Order: sequence, then C-alpha cells, then structure tokens
Amino acid sequence: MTGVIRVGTRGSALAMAQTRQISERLAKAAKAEIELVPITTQGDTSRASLASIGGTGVFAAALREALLAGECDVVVHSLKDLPTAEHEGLRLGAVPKRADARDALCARDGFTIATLPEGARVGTGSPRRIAQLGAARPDVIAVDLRGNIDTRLGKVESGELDAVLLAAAGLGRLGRSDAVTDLLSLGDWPTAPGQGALAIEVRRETGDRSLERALEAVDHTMTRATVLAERLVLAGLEAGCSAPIGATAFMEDELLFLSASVYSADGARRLVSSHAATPDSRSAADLADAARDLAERVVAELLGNGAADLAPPEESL
Ligand SMILES: NCc1[nH]cc(CCC(=O)O)c1CC(=O)O
Repeated sequence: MTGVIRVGTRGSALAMAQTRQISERLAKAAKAEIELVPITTQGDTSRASLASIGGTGVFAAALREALLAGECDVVVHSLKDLPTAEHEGLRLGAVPKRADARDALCARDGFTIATLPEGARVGTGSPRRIAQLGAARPDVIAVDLRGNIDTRLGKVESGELDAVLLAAAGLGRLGRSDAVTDLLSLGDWPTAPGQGALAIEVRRETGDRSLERALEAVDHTMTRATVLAERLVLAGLEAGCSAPIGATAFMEDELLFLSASVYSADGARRLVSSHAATPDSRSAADLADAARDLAERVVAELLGNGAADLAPPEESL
C-alpha cells in the first residue's frame, strides 16, 4: 500500500457528501490518504426518467467500470442503487452502519401525509413512492420529478410543488433534515431495499492488506444482514429496482425481522408479508443464514398471494 486509497464516487452533492464521510473513516482505519475520483454516470446527466435509461443500475455501472479499469481502489454507492445480482469481478468490501431507512415528506407549511390538502402536488419519480402515496392519499397528485435533492427541495420553496418525497438519509447527509415535515414509519411505508445504507465495492482480489483491514473496520455486520434480507426479496421477486416493492428488515433483541410489501402501480392493492427468525448467533454467517431463510419465506408468501400479478417484470410494464 502506497498510502493512498483512490475512492470512486458519483459527483452529485449527495454522493460527494456521503463518500467524504465514509472516506474519512476508511482513511483513519487504513492510516492512508484518500483521493476522491468523481465519476459521471448517465443517471446524473440524463433528464429522462430512470426507468427509461435502465433503472437505478445506471448509477452503479459507470462506477463499476472505473473500478474494474483500475482507475480507483474502491467505489462508494448508495446501496439501494446497486443491482442485486452478484458481479463476478467485484464484491461488497464493506457495508457501514445504516442511517435512517425512512422516507421523508418535505412539504410547504408543515403539512404531513395526513394533512396535505386535497389535490396537493407531491413530487416523486419513484414507482414505489407513487404507489404508497396513492394508497395513503388517493386524492393527492404525484408529479414526476428528477434531479438532485436541492433541485427537488427548490420546487417546494418556489411553490411549484406542495411537497416532495425523499430519503431521510440523503437529507441528513446533506444537512437538510430541517426541510422534513413528516417522517414516514416503516410499517406503513416500507422503503427501497437497502435505503439509507452505503456500499463500498472493491475488486474481488484487492491484494492490499491495509485496505482489507480498513474495510473490516467500517463494516457493520447487522446492517449487512438486514440489507441482504431486503435485497433477496427484490431478487426473489425478479423485479427491477423501479418496481413498487418496499422491504424493511431490522434486528430487535434476538430476532431478525423482515417485512416486504408489493403494490399495484396506483397503490390500491398491497400485499404484505412479515416473518421473523432467530439466528443461531450474531456471527456474520449465522445472520446471513437467517436473512436468507427469512427472505425465502417472505418471497414464497408474496408470490403465493399473487405478487407476480401486482409487480410484473420491468420489461412487460
Ligand atoms: N435513487 C436516488 C437515491 N439513492 C440514494 C438516495 C438517498 C440516500 C439513501 O437511500 O441511502 C437517493 C435519493 C432519494 O431517494 O431521495
């Protein structure tokens, strides 16, 4: 190790903020310097809807190319933007402790989901959030929205929209939690698999002991298990990332819980499946086993109850 870790990151304000935060911890653990390598992705430059340019995978693809090409040593992703399929040349080097997994409503005049006026215009481009909004408030209007977090919040400040729906974690990392007027509880409003968590991806063989130790130091076993359970639901339902699926896993006392919901596009129908498992120990291997077992039960139950008809594979949408 020459003493420099090159960290690939998207260039958006959110990506830079979260990459800086985790890089500081990596630097300390590896006793190394950090060099940030900003990488532009199609998801950042295109104004087209996410679904039309290939779903959330577009954010990850360019970062992965840079990593495989050796332009950087690690890349930092928002875990929810990372495709669930394993990549043959890459692995998840670390999953740091998850921040808030909830969605947040940022509305004018302190409105909450319950108090939004009839006909209110709420910005979001996420099929999951559109379905959940439709389920909670069929009388309000979802308005398609792209762009970075400041752009989105700006549309509420300017009066173009009455509210926007965003991830609480992103707002927190940018220091914009002050804009939140309602934090939506995960029971009523489960979020995207992995939301609020980061992923540090590396080449399968790093050949770098000091980097390996640093990755271990920032890894959080419990977060790894909970996001594994959530992501296996997504994979098991064979849905693209933009399908209306919410999943939330958490550990409480000795139990690992997983709940997943599949919505019809308008949110009028919702299937829910929730299960718990008792891992044999808190070791990474036992937690992962419990996560796999849970996801399998939840997926089987959802499919048995007709989830495939509610959330058809992306290409048939
Ligand atoms: N797809 C965009 C994206 N990817 C990760 C986050 C937020 C941070 C996170 O979930 O870790 C966001 C923005 C949002 O959904 O509001």
